[in-house]
Formats: sequence, structure tokens, C-alpha cells
Amino acid sequence: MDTPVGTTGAGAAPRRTGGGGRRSLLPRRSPELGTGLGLVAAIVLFGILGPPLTGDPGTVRDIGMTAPGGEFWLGTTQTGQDVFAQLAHSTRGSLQIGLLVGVLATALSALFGVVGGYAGGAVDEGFSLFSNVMLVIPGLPLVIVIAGFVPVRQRGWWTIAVVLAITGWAASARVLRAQTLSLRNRDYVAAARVAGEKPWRIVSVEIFPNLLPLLASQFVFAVILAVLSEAGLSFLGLGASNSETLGKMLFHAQNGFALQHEAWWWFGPPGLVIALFGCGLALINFSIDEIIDPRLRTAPAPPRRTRRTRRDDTPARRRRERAALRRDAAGRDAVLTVEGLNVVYGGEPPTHAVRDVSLTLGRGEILGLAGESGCGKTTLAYAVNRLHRPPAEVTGGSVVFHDRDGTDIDLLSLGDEELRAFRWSKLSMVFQGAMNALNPVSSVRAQLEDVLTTHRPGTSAVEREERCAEVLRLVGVDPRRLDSFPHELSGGMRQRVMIAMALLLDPQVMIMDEPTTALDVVVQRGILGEILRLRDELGFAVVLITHDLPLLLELSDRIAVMRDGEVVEYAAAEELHRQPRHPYTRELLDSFPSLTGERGAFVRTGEASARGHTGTTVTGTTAKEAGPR
Ligand SMILES: Nc1ncnc2c1ncn2[C@@H]1O[C@H](COP(=O)(O)OP(=O)(O)OP(=O)(O)O)[C@@H](O)[C@H]1O
Repeated sequence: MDTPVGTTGAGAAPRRTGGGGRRSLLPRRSPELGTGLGLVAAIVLFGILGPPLTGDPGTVRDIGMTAPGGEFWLGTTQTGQDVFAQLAHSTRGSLQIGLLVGVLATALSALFGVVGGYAGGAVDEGFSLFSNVMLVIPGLPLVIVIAGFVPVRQRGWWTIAVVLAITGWAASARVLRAQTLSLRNRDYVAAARVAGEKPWRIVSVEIFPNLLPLLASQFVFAVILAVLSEAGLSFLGLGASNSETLGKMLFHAQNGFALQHEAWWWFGPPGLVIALFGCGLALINFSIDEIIDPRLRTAPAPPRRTRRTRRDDTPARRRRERAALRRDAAGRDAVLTVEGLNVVYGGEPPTHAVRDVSLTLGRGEILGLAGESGCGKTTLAYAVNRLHRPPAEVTGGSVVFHDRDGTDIDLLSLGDEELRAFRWSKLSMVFQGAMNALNPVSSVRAQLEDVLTTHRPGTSAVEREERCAEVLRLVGVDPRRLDSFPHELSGGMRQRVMIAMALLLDPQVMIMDEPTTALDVVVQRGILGEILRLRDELGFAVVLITHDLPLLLELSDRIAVMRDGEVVEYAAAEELHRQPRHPYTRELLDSFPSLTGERGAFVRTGEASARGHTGTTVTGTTAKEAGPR
């Protein structure tokens, strides 16, 4: 087992979380889903098995209207017909219509919405026009007119279903079209197009699966609406002639003066079945997203672990460690202290993504987090800022922010409102893939001003304008770009705008998670150079996350090397470069050869920068400049 190396490396040896166990493919069993499935399954079973078991619902008996009991569980109608048998046949009839309408309406909306949206041009315009026309025609009157015109003998259950489907697909098509237009421009669809995939394949393999949650809920909605609409039509005497339905039962109950005779068993059961079926489908609808989209399947929270996973957890040891952490900041006041942080993603099996990590960030320091993909860098950064979401859970440790005014803020115990006020004003974050983090339909001005309005509501319009222009200037973007929309900016400019946004409230710490990954080397270096300059100018501290160890060596004051969630080495960048102590660090450094064949063509001077930071300044070239890796 590797032991951590460095000044304050984590104390625990690596542990692996449970090996076996199959990942759950099913959504979390929620009470809504269980109840919904139970209700719908019971009604469907009743519709399937009921008719053969209950016999002919039309048999007339000379017993008149009788209350439930004895031979007839739900009593009889005026003509002595068995209400229970009628209910079973009517449930089957209504289900048939509901199902057919669901299938037809969903297919029509998918055809007009998805195909039109993807094809674009004249096809889209034609389909859109047709959908819009269908949308403005009032549904129920049209159904009544169509159903009224169809001769009674031809008005079978399928005719009613077709009529209901024709009048019920257009709204869904509009929603699907909008979603398809958005998906069409996603990178993975562009990649499929570039890879030469045929349009039908792109629609069915790349786009369609992403629309499934929407389609499924539209299907459910169409079924509910069809059952209710059919009941309405039958009640008006315009229902199917060849099939018993729940609506028809209600129609006959009304004609037989069931209400006046207080024969609740005649009209009550069909009404109840309609209501329960609608309820069941609505409850399933709640869970549809979770059933279809694996990203939404949150596993149950992992069992709470002990707050400390260290063997020796005595207060004396903790005091010693805290003192060591403070000493680590080497001449700098600490602005952030992370101690023994543990983060676990619950699931089957759980992933212990951050293990007992202890770090100190000095005021104005650039602390690099290095390590291969999946070692827990992003999870650590999110947990520090309390941005982690279930199934991630902080199972131990502390994160303390040491404010300029001398107060210590325990981040893990802040309430929601305090946390909202804290984030961005004291600790801001530039996210991985931040280029895409700007809202495409808001101007740069609106997005920057939004931050000021939220955190400093008292700021006047003029002050906001000045501050926004100032931060843009700081990051090297012309303030005239305030009125631009994100799509009018280059990737590098968008990234600079994101950094400007992170600077707006003059934070003391900035966490940057792969801030320049998607940019070319020249732009990347330009932006990182700006960050160094701004750090010197404004004095904020940076936690910089990247896979690029040479870059970290160049920019950071200290570097923490992570592996399997643990910090295995934590040292000054210079020291780590010259004398890597942990075999994994050596392995990482050796994986970045320079063109000259030597490890990284850096010449670190080790001099303090002009502002007195102990950060190491660099001359010469980086491995990145030296050539491709
Ligand atoms: N939502 C999640 N559910 C379960 N496990 C997750 C989840 N997100 C991340 N993990 C796991 O947590 C571990 C750490 O992931 P993390 O994204 O923090 O790594 P990283 O070092 O930032 O990787 P990269 O550099 O590729 O972004 C990985 O094993 C990953 O599989």
C-alpha cells in the first residue's frame, strides 16, 4: 500500500470500497411510483380478466334495480343487469380506447415534432404550420362535430380513438419540436453527423432516447385525456356504438335516473375507476423521468460513517494536526483549511471519492490539484463549496474559511441562506466546461449584473455598469462586449467572461476546475497568465484543478497530488518537481515527456513574485510550449 508523502498528506492508507455488487438499474422505489403502478396494474388486470369471469353484461333479469350484495356484488341496473359485469367490460373498452389514443397521439406528435424539428427548412415549416393550425382548433367541439357526423353504425371504439388522437397531438408536437431543435445543436449530435451517420439513425439513436422521458409523459397524459374525453363523449351520447365503456355506463346510469333513485352503485363505480386510473397514471408520471434517465436515479443515502476514519482520533492528535496545517501555509495566513474531508457517492457499490483529505490554502496562494481522471478532484472542489449533490455525501471532516476580518466560517454547518450569501462573494468558482455555462439567451451585461443584483441589491445601475465594465477590462475583454450574447464571443472570450463573473464580488478564494480545458494552448496560456497577474493584483487565492501537471508546476505555489480520492503527496511545486517523493508523483511526472526527452522543460527560479507571494515564478518554456505530449 502506498503511504502518503509530503508535509500534510492524508493520514490514511488507501482503502477500496466494496468490490462486487451490481449497479441498480431500477429507479428508487418511491411511494408514488408504487401506488401508481399498483392502481394501474389492478385496473388493467380487472379489464383483462374481468369480462370472461363475469359473463354477459347485457343479460336482462326481472329483479329490477337491486343494491349491492349476495349474487350481485355491485347490485343491478333498472333492467336487472349486473353492474359488476358491466364495469368489467366497460373498463376493458375504455382501456382499449385510452391505449390506442396514447399510441396514435404520441406517434403523430413525434412525427410532426421530432422529424420536422430535425429536418428543418420547408419540412419543418410545413409541419409547424399544420401543428399550429391543429392547435388553435378547439378540441372538444371538433370531436363532437366529427363524432356526430360519423354514422352510429360506423362509430366503433377505434373510430372514437382516431378522432380523439387527431384532436390531441398538436400541443405535444410543439414541445417535442422545441426540444429537438435544442438537441440538434448538441455536440454529440454534431459528432454523429460528422461521423457520417444517416439522418434516420441520428434521430432514432442520438435524439430519440433523450426525448423518451418527454414522450413517455406525453403518452400517459394522452391516455388519461382519452379516457376522460371518451367518457365525456359517451355521456353526450356520441360514444362508441360497438363497445361498452365507462363513459357509456355513466350515460346509461343518467338515462336510468340512477341519481334520482339514489342508485349510487350504478354511477359510482365507473366514476371511481376513471378517477383511480387517472390518479395511477399521474403518479407514474411523477417517476417517469427517474425511470428513463439514469442520471436522475439517486441512490439511497449511504450509511453514515464515523466522522473520522483515522485510527487515532484523540483531541491532542487533532490539535497537533491543526497546528501542522497552519504551519504548512508557510508564512501566509490560511484562508481555507480542509481537514480530514471524506465524500462518498452512495450507490451499489458506494464510491469513496474523497478520502480523508487535509489541505490548507494560504491567502493569495495558488494551490494545484493534480491527479488522473476520476481521482476525486472535482468532487473535492464541489464538496469544499458545498455544491455536491446526492448521491454525494460528506461523511466526515471539516472545511473552514478564514475571513479577512478574522472570523472563521465553518462551511459544512452553514444554513442555506448563509451559504447562498457566502458563495461567490467570498469563494467563487469557475466550472469545468465553463464556456458553456453562460446563458445563451442573455447578454453578457444581464448575466454579470444579475450577480451584483443578487448579492448587492443596493448597488445603483451606474455602479453596476461600472463594475461590470471594470471586471471585463481586468480579464482583457473590451467592455463594449457587455451587450454581446454568448454565441457572439469566441470560446476564449466566453471563458474570460466567466472568470470576470467569478471576480465580480472580489472573492478571497477562487476554485477553478479545468478552466481552460477546451481552449487551444495559446489562448489557454493567455488566460492562465491573466489569472496569475490578477492574483498578484487582487490577492485572491486559487485552487486550480487540471490534469496538466506541467502547467500546475508552472503556475502553482503548492501542489496536492491525488490518487483514488487521497492526497498522496502535498508539497511546494518546486520541491515536487525536483524531488517527487511518492512513486505515483514520479509516475505522473514521467508521463509528461518534453521534446528534449527530459521531464518538463521548465526552469523554475524559485523567486518570490513582486507582491511577496511565495509563489514560484517561471522562466523558459513549459512542456506544453515545448511540444505535443
Ligand atoms: N454522480 C456520481 N455518482 C457516483 N459516482 C460518481 C459520481 N460522480 C463522480 N463519481 C465517482 O467519483 C470519483 C471521482 O470523480 P471526480 O469527477 O471527482 O474525478 P476527477 O478527478 O474530477 O475526474 P476528471 O478529472 O476526469 O474530471 C470517480 O470514481 C467517479 O466515478
